[in-house]
Amino acid sequence: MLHLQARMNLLFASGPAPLEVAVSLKIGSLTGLCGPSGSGKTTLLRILAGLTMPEKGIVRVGERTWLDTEHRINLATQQRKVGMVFQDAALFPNMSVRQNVEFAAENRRDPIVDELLERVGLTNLADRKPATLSGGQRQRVALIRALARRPQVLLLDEPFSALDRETRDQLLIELLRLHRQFGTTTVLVSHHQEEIQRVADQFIELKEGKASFREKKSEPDSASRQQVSGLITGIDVKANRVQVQIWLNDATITVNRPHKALKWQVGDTITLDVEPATTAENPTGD
Ligand SMILES: Nc1ncnc2c1ncn2[C@@H]1O[C@H](COP(=O)(O)OP(=O)(O)OP(=O)(O)O)[C@@H](O)[C@H]1O
Repeated sequence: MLHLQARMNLLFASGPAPLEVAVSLKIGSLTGLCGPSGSGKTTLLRILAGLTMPEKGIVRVGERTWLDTEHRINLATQQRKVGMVFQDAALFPNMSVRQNVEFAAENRRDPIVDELLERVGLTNLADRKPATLSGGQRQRVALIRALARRPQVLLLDEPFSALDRETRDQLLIELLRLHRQFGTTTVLVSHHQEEIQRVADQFIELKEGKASFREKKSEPDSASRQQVSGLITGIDVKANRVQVQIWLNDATITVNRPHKALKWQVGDTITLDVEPATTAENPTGD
């Protein structure tokens, strides 16, 4: 488990009040961190990363203690196995995409660099400078740069909020895949509640420094029809098939009979009614 306890006096818009949090997150889980602006979300990530020191606190990841104020333990950020991504990708502008990722890796020849570039489809852009990339491509670089350190904990502070809806959807799917492949314990701050609802296992909700924790609502009864959201990743007009990447479990399904949906395009988000023991039925675009 990742245990986090913190107490720190903050100056909220409404006046001074303590940030008080005590949560335990499963290793390998993805936690959505939500709450209104100024409720303490960034401060909490900074405490986990070792960038802000609480008055009292414990951060324990598995067997390792990163912070224990009572016992005067406080590992520096570089000693914590943590990767961070912010809203602004903050890439080194004078370095290429590859160099940005190499810089974070243990050494330039680390095979993880090529692997990560490949996984997010950036191999062809590896020699480009950040200024020549789109916003979504820059955030992909920031994400794989954070993973190049092989972090145990991945902290994401509204990493996709400046992007358009379609790009956000795609990047959330890529994030979910990378989070699972690398087995990171991930905390994702987002203002887009319905989006993190799709990918998070659990939620921390902050309001003026007070944290409440809730598990994801259980899935609808598997014996009944349920709605799933997905992203169209491929359309084969000749074969009459549409490939849809499903949010909930990162699966890809094939929808036959797409004749009702010729207006669909790759990148569209759709909602499907799915029944047990069938692949997909009654597609309804949204
Ligand atoms: N070191 C500090 N000492 C005292 N108050 C602080 C400190 N750092 C931040 N604050 C205050 O704590 C409150 C929470 O800030 P924080 O940036 O954590 O909120 P947030 O939820 O991330 O906000 P946003 O969604 O707007 O980014 C703010 O009112 C901020 O001014």
